[in-house]
Amino acid sequence: MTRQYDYDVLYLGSGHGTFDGAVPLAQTGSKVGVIEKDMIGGTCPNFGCNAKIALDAPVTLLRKAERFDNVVAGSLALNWKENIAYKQHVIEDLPDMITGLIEGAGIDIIHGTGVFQDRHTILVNGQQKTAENIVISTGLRPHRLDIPGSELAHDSREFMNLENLPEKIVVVGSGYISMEFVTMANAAGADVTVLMHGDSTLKDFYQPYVSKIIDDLKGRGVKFIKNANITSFETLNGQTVVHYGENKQLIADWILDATGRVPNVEHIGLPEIGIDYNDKGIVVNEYLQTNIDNIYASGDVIDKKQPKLTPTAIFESLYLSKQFAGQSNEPIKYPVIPSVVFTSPRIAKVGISVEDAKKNNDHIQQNQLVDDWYRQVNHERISENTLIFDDDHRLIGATEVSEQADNAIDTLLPAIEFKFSKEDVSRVIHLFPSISASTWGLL
Ligand SMILES: Cc1cc2nc3c(=O)[nH]c(=O)nc-3n(C[C@H](O)[C@H](O)[C@H](O)COP(=O)(O)OP(=O)(O)OC[C@H]3O[C@@H](n4cnc5c(N)ncnc54)[C@H](O)[C@@H]3O)c2cc1C
Ligand SMILES: NC(=O)c1ccc[n+]([C@@H]2O[C@H](COP(=O)([O-])OP(=O)(O)OC[C@H]3O[C@@H](n4cnc5c(N)ncnc54)[C@H](O)[C@@H]3O)[C@@H](O)[C@H]2O)c1
Repeated sequence: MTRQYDYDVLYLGSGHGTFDGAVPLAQTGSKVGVIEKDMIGGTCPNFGCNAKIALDAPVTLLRKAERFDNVVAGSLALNWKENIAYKQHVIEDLPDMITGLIEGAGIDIIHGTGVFQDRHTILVNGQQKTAENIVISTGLRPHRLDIPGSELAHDSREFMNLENLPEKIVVVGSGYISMEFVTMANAAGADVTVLMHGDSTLKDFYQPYVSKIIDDLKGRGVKFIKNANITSFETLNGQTVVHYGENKQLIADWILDATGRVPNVEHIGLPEIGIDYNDKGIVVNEYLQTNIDNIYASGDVIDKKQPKLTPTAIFESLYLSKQFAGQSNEPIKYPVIPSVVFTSPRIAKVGISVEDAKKNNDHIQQNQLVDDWYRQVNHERISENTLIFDDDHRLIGATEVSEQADNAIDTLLPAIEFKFSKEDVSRVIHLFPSISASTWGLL
């Protein structure tokens, strides 16, 4: 039988919202195509998670050595240039590796910018590519301030490719990217000023714990200016000047615009073919289907309440692959999704927030961990968590600020997702000593 279309499924974008699902789908015999205008693998491997965590590793080491200053002799310093070079070494094979995975499954990669022509057709490089089903997986891009001189500011991708660390860095915004990059730049010796939109940082995280991170950064010389109201950037006598507030100004060698990320929904023909979208992304139903029933969306580009993170994108692309392969016709059911900000100490959370727990009269257990013997092994100076339980003592939420908050929260996920009872909890044996054993012991 001849196919009516070039592909059974055609994906627009090649990030985690695409390839984690496209590969197993192609392995079931479906004819799959992927269109990508930039680097294969998208944001996470090339200029997101993998790149960032490679740069963070020596920062963690520096901070650990600092905490052991009476035990580990000599002072350490971070070599920025070498760190950037090593990060590049760690990630540079990832696009080829992902290309190998994709092509190895028999998928066509089409390099170019795709634009919808109709519900079954995408125009790329002047050629029409047709498919029975199409998945929009175009991700997010950095938001840019709409002020005079905005072109003088840079984004996170440029930051991670800076060969030399600028002396004076101004960071606009105080969300995930801002706080992670401020931590790195400060540890490497830059003079960093954060210009905040309002008066809170990391506003979706438990504020008493966020304050501990901010106070620590302030102690290390980072300056935070609340309600900065930036009006313009300009170049004056070879320097960049940031104008803010009522006639105030700052001199910067480099500006990071970390004011959020916006969905790639423009210039891909969505209004022309009538797909619903808004400034948060593409509107989908519980099958990740748009209002045009053979067109779906996956990953960060979806307008959703779940966190726009790599594991969410992977979960969605795998979900769609099962739908297309006829292995499931269930609506998507998201598991609990944790989030972490890779500052030092880190802050991480999952499930019900402390604020909601207070409103719901859930059981709140606050643990000061600085005196815990296992945390003392690492000389942790800021180490605290809050666990939230329902009336049957099943864990429903957790948040932690500590050097190991990411691993501690990760350890707790099965207890929340599978609603472990006290008895189930006692059936799990962790390695000892370990962060898992230490954290599980709190349940
Ligand atoms: C600095 C930074 C750090 C991050 N750190 C973490 C972290 O630690 N942990 C975590 O879980 N998440 C992190 N994230 C978020 C994570 O990177 C994203 O959630 C994830 O990459 C989303 O995958 P995606 O496939 O939806 O989008 P993307 O990976 O952005 O892929 C979309 C792709 O579509 C392509 N595209 C767009 N339009 C077109 C078009 N018209 N034609 C062809 N191709 C097109 C783009 O070029 C891109 O490659 C970070 C993000 C950033 C920016
Ligand atoms: N560790 C991680 O998992 C991780 C790390 C980095 C990024 N990410 C992902 O990337 C997304 C984007 O991160 P982000 O830091 O760009 O966004 P964000 O939404 O976390 O932070 C944006 C910041 O910019 C501020 N802002 C907005 N408009 C402004 C304006 N006009 N002037 C000044 N400030 C303004 C906001 O108040 C906020 O502080 C995150 O939501 C997350 O999904 C995840």
